[in-house]
Amino acid sequence: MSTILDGKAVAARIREGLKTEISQSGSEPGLAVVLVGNDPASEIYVRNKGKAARAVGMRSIEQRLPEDSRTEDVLAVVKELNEDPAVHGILVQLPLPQGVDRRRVIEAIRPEKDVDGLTQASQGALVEMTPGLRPCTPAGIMDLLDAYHVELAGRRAVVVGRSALVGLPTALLLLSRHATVSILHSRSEEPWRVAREADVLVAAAGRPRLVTRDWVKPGAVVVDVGIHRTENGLVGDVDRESLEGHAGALSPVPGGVGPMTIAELLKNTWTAYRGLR
Ligand SMILES: Nc1nc(=O)c2c([nH]1)NC[C@@H]1CN(c3ccc(C(=O)N[C@@H](CCC(=O)O)C(=O)O)cc3)C=[N+]21
Repeated sequence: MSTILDGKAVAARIREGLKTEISQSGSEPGLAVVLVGNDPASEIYVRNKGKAARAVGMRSIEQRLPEDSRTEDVLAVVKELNEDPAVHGILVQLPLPQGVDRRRVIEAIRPEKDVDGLTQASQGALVEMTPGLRPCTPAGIMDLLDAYHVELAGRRAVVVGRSALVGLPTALLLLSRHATVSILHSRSEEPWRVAREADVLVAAAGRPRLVTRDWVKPGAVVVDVGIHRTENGLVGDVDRESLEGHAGALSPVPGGVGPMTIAELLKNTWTAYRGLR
């Protein structure tokens, strides 16, 4: 049997801890989520983030803009939130509609409030390993591995996917923990040859069921970051049926990395509130 990396349970523990700390401090950190347009998946995520924030004693501020907003309209909202002392964290939900310049919008967020860890200042801090807010999904992957005491130093980690949002920062965090890290991507030839070397394999390619049994060394720890809606429900980037009993440990979809991402967003907001990083 493969161990299930139960992100839902680990995330619940993190949220419990935050709730206690926040209530004991008598403070009210504020998380602002900016949603531009009406992508139905984004609607659900934004609602869940607001709920999660309130459940730990944070104030949730939701700013909605129409689908046909211009970059300047979104920038104006971000600037207002930058100046608002009740707002400690700002998240601009991605993807943004066509016609809104994502890079300009993200760069407008004050790094001290960049709870998504997506500004160039935050990315630079990650590369330099200086204090800064780390991207939520990569941070969640690390906390999930730590919760199960997965050894990283000296071991071989392989990340499938090189996105600025997930793959690349995850590789950097693994590297900072002294893993030997490889990154696979859409142009990699015979990627399974490299993947099969992994003690820890992170699937963040954005391709349903890409990672099959022949990609995985027996006993390896496999983290599935993918989330795809199909007729048969949610599937990840991992073909979990073929890995069951073969992988040493496996994160489920749903109930794995997704809930960890939200827990890390709350952790980052609490860190931003306290102003120490
Ligand atoms: N600026 C920005 N930051 C993000 O962090 C960000 C974003 N934009 N855009 C979209 C992606 C996606 N994302 C998820 C967060 C939680 C779950 C999650 O909680 N999933 C649950 C429920 C799944 C379900 O039922 O839909 C689970 O996996 O168990 C999933 C996906 C954050 N994202």
